Amino acid sequence: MTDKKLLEVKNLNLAFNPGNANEVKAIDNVSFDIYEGEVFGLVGESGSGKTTIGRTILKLYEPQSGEIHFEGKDVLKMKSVELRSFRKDAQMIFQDPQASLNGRMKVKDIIAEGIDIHHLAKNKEDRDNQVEHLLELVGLNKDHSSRYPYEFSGGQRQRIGIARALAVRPKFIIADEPISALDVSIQAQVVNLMKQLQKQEKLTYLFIAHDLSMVKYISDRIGVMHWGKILEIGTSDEVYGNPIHPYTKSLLSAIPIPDPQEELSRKPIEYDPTSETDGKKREMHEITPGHFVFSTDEEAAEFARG
Ligand SMILES: Nc1ncnc2c1ncn2[C@@H]1O[C@H](COP(=O)(O)OP(=O)(O)OP(=O)(O)O)[C@@H](O)[C@H]1O
Repeated sequence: MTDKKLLEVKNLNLAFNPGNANEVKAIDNVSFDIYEGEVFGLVGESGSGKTTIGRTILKLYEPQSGEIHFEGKDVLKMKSVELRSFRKDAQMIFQDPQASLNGRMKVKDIIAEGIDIHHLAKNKEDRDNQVEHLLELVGLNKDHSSRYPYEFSGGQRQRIGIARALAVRPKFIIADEPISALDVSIQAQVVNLMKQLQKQEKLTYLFIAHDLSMVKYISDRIGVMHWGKILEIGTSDEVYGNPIHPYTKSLLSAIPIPDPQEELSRKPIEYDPTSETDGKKREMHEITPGHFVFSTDEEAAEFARG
């Protein structure tokens, strides 16, 4: 991880159906940065706004306000050439490899889609070689290239999805719950592969998850989301070892402990969301170096006292 910011998100706001009775504030004044070479984990329960943030960063949704900068460039103002280059540099890996791979295409054509769009192969032979290399990179066999997605297991399909994302040599990958549709037994394999590729290919990740144990393992820093807001940001060790916001504490207390004896004495902490609805002015306060919590001035002083 370097000290160069690859992605900067500032005061981002996005509501679905704005002004209507069914308005949903999916992103509520969210700010965070991701450093080059970093894995930033975004956690929170279903509906907290994680996917919407990912899709907004990739310019698939238009926010009502806020800024997104990638390598210093304003993503929301990008057009034609710049946007094309951004769409190559920033890739997405989806939750459900079954749904995100076109079942009627051969694996080699799925993986090479981006290579074709961005004209990254000199000729057919070069294209085939690149696909073979990518298959090897994700732990699949080059003989797999002429097969169809249905011939693979869930874990293998996700490896194909990873190869497809890597094919255009991106700098940044948004992985949206990449393992939650997989069998528990193979989740760790896919996370290990992603971690290994991140280091080897010098990638930066936004890793979206609700599985807190995996996100801890892969992330350098973590943002905790609830109701469209980021409530806590810190290093993975800090957020897990020293959670400050009551929501984070509650979320962590819900993780089952593998040791049956300890699991018996685990006490889930119930979260009281009043602090999110009392109308008091809150912002991110740095409680200890690099550890930020969404709080009022008074709450921040209280948190700092410990
Ligand atoms: N296209 C849409 N139109 C209207 N509301 C939407 C749309 N997409 C998401 N929402 C709403 O926005 C909120 C945030 O959803 P989002 O999918 O970003 O959450 P999430 O944290 O990624 O959840 P999950 O883990 O279930 O994917 C939810 O209340 C959701 O119902």
